[in-house]
Amino acid sequence: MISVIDATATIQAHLLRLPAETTPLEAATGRVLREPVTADRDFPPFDRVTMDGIAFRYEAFAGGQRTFRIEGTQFAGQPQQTLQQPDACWEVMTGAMLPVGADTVIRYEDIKTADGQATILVDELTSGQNIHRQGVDRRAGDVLIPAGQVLLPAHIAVAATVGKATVQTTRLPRVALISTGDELVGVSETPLPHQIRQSNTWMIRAVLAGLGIQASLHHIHDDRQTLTEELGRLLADNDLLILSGGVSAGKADFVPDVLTVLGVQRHFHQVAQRPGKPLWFGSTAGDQQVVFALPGNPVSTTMCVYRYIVPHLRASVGLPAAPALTAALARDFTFKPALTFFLPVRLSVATDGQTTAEPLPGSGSGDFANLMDADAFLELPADQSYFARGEALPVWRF
Ligand SMILES: Nc1nc2c(c(=O)[nH]1)N[C@H]1C(S)=C(S)[C@@H](COP(=O)(O)OP(=O)(O)OC[C@H]3O[C@@H](n4cnc5c(N)ncnc54)[C@H](O)[C@@H]3O)O[C@H]1N2
Ligand code: MOO
Ligand SMILES: [Mg+2]
Repeated sequence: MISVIDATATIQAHLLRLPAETTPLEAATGRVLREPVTADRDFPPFDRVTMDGIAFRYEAFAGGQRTFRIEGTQFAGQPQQTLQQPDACWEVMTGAMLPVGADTVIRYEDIKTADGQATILVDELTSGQNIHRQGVDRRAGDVLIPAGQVLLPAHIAVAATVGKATVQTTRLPRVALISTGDELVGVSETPLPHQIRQSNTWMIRAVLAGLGIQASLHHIHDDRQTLTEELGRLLADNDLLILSGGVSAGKADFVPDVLTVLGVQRHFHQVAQRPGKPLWFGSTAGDQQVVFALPGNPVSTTMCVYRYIVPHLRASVGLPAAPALTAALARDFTFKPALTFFLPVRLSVATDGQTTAEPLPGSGSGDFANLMDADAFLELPADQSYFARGEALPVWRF
């Protein structure tokens, strides 16, 4: 049996090997970029007018001129026009190119126009005002988005503006979620008295959906032969298998043996934690496939998913680790066994800004209804039994 800290390190040493793939821009939000995106042109690509009004030479204004003949109108989307006479002006629209020869823009609110002429009504203006100069934001050839960046909406806009209809991103893992157990029936079925509906794989699917990962759902009966065949098939088609159930000491708990027979190397079985002690973790040669076999009790499954699988997936796809958070216990708590204890809690933020955690112990690792009242769990270290009110402890949010 290994510690939670060693289990974490072992898991992080066996990340998934995910290649880059071509991703349409519309599917790239939240994905991790695997190529640098560079500027094909300056940002902005031309001296861009930022106010609807007129463009003229500042020098004319500085010399006392207030009324300018209008030579024409430069709209956005039109090729660049040229100021013909040094004492004239062009009407210009936001987003248009600044006409050649003009260097200053004044908005309509500060002029009046009549008989083909514009008269400036203000006494002060700044040379070059209301122009977004070519290249002030970024230069052609600059790396705009480095490889490794998680693509947020602002990055999507920049990729679009440089003409990247597709980008190279880390491929998302192919994940199979597998419940095992003869007592389990599907969500649409009516269980007999000795049966229950599968719920674990639904929970895991919901967690992975939050990471943008779609997983397939499977169920296998407690039969060594069937397990071997089905798991063999699923291993061939997936990067990650997440099993629930069948990993403890029972006479139908075949999962660890079957995985070993299938060539999945066990990295550990059993972690000094509650719940979730029978957790099993392994991978095939070169980590081509990684397998988590989670204890079937639903609270164990949930804690193991948040504590181990989500960080493993984030690191595998290149997402930054979630920030390490702590919360202060709202009241004293005792847990004696020499195991790390994952305690469901409800968080609240006090007026002083501190996060406090109200323990919701529930009735054990089968009580998944209790988790509906919780929004996180605290990690109580194995080498301590008594935890005082106010003590800050690591917290994992659901
Ligand atoms: N002699 C021992 N017995 C047990 C030990 C032990 O160390 N020695 N460990 C206990 C602990 S801790 C846990 S956790 C469970 C783990 O059991 P398994 O992983 O073998 O899971 P199962 O036996 O298949 O099922 C346990 C429990 O969970 C329910 N379950 C399973 N899958 C699902 C699912 N997809 N959705 C909803 N519920 C599920 C299942 O019906 C059982 O009630 O072992 C203890 N025993
Ligand atoms: O880990 Mo078991 O989950 O303690 O019931
Ligand atoms: Mg069992």
